[in-house]
Amino acid sequence: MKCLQLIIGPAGSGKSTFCSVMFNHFQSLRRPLEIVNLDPAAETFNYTPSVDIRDLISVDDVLEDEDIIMGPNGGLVFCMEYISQNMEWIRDQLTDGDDAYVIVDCPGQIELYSHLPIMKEIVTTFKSWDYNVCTLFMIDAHFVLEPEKLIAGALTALSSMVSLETSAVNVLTKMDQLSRENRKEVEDMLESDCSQLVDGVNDEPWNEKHAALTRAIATVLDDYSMFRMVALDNTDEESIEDLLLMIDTTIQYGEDAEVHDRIPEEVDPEEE
Ligand SMILES: Nc1nc2c(ncn2[C@@H]2O[C@H](COP(=O)(O)OP(=O)(O)OP(=O)(O)O)[C@@H](O)[C@H]2O)c(=O)[nH]1
Repeated sequence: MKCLQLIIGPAGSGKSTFCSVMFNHFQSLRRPLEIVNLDPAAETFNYTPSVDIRDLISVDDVLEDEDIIMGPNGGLVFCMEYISQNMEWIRDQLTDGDDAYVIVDCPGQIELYSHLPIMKEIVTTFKSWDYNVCTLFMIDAHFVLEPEKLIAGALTALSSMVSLETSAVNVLTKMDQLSRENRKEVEDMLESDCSQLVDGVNDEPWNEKHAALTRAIATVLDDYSMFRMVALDNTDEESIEDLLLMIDTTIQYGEDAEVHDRIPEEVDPEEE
């Protein structure tokens, strides 16, 4: 089965770091993996890509071109449109075998997923080559410690999910940076449902309608088992393996896949 992880999420959420963690993990298992850098504005990353889109087109190329007058955001959209029209360039560099496992490191600009058709077109092309696509939406774990931020992050992830129409897993990154107390909060959050979480939102009379809207959104998230959220500790091999298993299950069973939320036990340095 050909698998493809599409790594998306806001700037700085940990997409490239996640790809380098996967690169090292697959290497340690001697398991073949191809990583595609699909970000034409990428500066540096710590993995060796099998395909680097900057060899085809980069935002710098576009900004330096005197015939194209665009700012950085327009330049990125221009590049992504060019890529979506030249997908064969990517395919020519992939092994494209029956067991190919590909990870695609994407740009962070949310408009590419929420209301422009470009990423959907790119995904459709990968699907037409028989790749089973799972979108991984990276969310910085620091941003889900407050109900309002959780809802904001979830809505952004949801809009990408709805527009891309693939299996999806939302990954909480940077777990290793959280204090013990905050890790526990995230753990509780993953174990409870969203409606319970937003019970604490401010519902002073002046804010009553906003609180009601927040609760309604939380109910929607709870009602759709398609909305999966998992915490990943990059420093823990078991956590990485659990996520890979979840991705495989999600690809195979889609909406019916069982969710295995898991936060690795923190090791007490004194017990080591
Ligand atoms: N400690 C820790 N740092 C992380 C983790 N993930 C990302 N970071 C750090 O967060 C910063 C941003 O990470 P990136 O992987 O570059 O984020 P990105 O989403 O690829 O960012 P853009 O390319 O700008 O869209 C870097 O300084 C990373 O080292 C993590 O799991 N743990």
